[in-house]
Amino acid sequence: MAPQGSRAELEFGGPLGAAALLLLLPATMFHLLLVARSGPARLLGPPPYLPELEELWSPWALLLCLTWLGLQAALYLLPARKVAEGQELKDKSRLSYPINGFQALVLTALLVGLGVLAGLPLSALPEMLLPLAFAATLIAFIFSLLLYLKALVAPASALAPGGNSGNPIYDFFLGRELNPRICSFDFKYFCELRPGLIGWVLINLALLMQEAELRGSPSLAMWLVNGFQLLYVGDALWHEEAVLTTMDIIHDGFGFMLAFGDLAWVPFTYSLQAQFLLYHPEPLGLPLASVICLINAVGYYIFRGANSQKNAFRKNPSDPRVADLETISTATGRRLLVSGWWGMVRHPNYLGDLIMALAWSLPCGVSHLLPYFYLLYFTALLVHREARDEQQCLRKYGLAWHAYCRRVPYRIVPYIY
Ligand SMILES: NC(=O)C1=CN([C@@H]2O[C@H](COP(=O)(O)OP(=O)(O)OC[C@H]3O[C@@H](n4cnc5c(N)ncnc54)[C@H](OP(=O)(O)O)[C@@H]3O)[C@@H](O)[C@H]2O)C=CC1
Ligand SMILES: CC(C)CCC[C@@H](C)[C@H]1CC=C2C3=C(CC[C@@]21C)[C@@]1(C)CC[C@H](O)C[C@@H]1CC3
Repeated sequence: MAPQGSRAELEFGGPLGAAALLLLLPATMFHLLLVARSGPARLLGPPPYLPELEELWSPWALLLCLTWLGLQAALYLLPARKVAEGQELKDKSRLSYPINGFQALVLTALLVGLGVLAGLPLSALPEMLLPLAFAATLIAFIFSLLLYLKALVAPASALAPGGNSGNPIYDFFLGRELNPRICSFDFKYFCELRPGLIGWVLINLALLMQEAELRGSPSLAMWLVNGFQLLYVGDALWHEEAVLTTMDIIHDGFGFMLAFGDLAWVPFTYSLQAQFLLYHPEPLGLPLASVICLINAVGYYIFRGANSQKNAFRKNPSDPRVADLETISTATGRRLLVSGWWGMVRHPNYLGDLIMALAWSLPCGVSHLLPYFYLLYFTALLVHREARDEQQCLRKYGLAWHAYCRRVPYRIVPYIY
């Protein structure tokens, strides 16, 4: 079969960039895990030591990861309060997706709560982070390989616009098939929102419990980090349907980048602040804690306001919440908002997300750069994502997109960028 989209522009630095990222992403994750538990906690220094294979490999960790995936898959298959339709595909069909992510979060919390009451040693989890991250990375590699093989027999109409260059490393990294499924089980949609995001808050909780065991009670800084990130994950699952319009679902294939990102990178690096706090307690007074809460609230207000405004508008432009907003027409028949949040900058939701990222790091103090890794990485990710989205919008909307850019000149931060 001729590779689809072989003339499409290569992203992420082409095959060389993809090969480098294949090694760099897992290496960075292990570096962060090792540095977070070391005394100096120096983000930019060498790792404190190179772990032996025995410290990384544990069949129990692999079993635990597989059990976790099995549990989340079972919760995904439970009856959903709603079944949503995805965007129209190349062959004009639409796929169905269960909307039961929040239900999965609540049921997981209940099961974990019962488990803890019955003696499940959740606070032992932080000691297992290295072998768990290793097992998750292994699963992501094998899973991506299976997805790559599955795409070899998929019809051309099922392939993603990128990720089909013909170069095996590049295609393995980006992912060839757009919506790999077995029957109605959608692997990309499942991975994007369930095991990694819920795993992230579970790891945070285990770190909080271990801190309580070590120091008598969890610190205020640990409470804040847990609370803010639980709000973020709860919000994502509550508004699960919105993920169906993201470029990950509509445009990107499912390959190593998303499989590793969803299954390993999110739970083990997004929990970095809580990991840091366990090994580097940070005293935090109420006045500073209140300021940090305010920063998170402002970030969340912008993030949620912007996302909800766009979602409401895309669902029904005459919705009374958005009907008064100014718009411009495009040749596709879809309109673009040019007032409200989307008239302030072209990605107000990214701005809110970045403000929240700052609030998640501040409880860890300012003596180390390590807890700010998420903010730095996330800024790079969103700047790159914004550029990718811009290219896609330019292709979709042409002249109308230029008009929008003239009307709203700043991308993420008003008057700065
Ligand atoms: N924590 C994390 O690691 C990550 C978090 N995120 C968050 O996920 C959320 C979703 O992000 P993402 O998928 O990147 O992108 P967006 O939700 O910003 O969606 C971009 C799309 O919105 C539509 N759009 C753009 N401008 C307008 C306008 N003026 N009026 C109406 N529609 C417009 C276009 O699609 P169309 O016109 O086709 O509708 C465009 O392609 C964000 O809040 C982001 O911060 C994202 C990545 C990683
Ligand atoms: C490993 C690489 C560096 C890149 C990995 C990227 C992924 C971690 C992210 C790609 C898009 C994501 C989205 C979210 C989480 C991170 C990933 C999977 C959200 C689910 C986070 C919560 C938001 O409310 C919605 C996001 C959609 C995109």
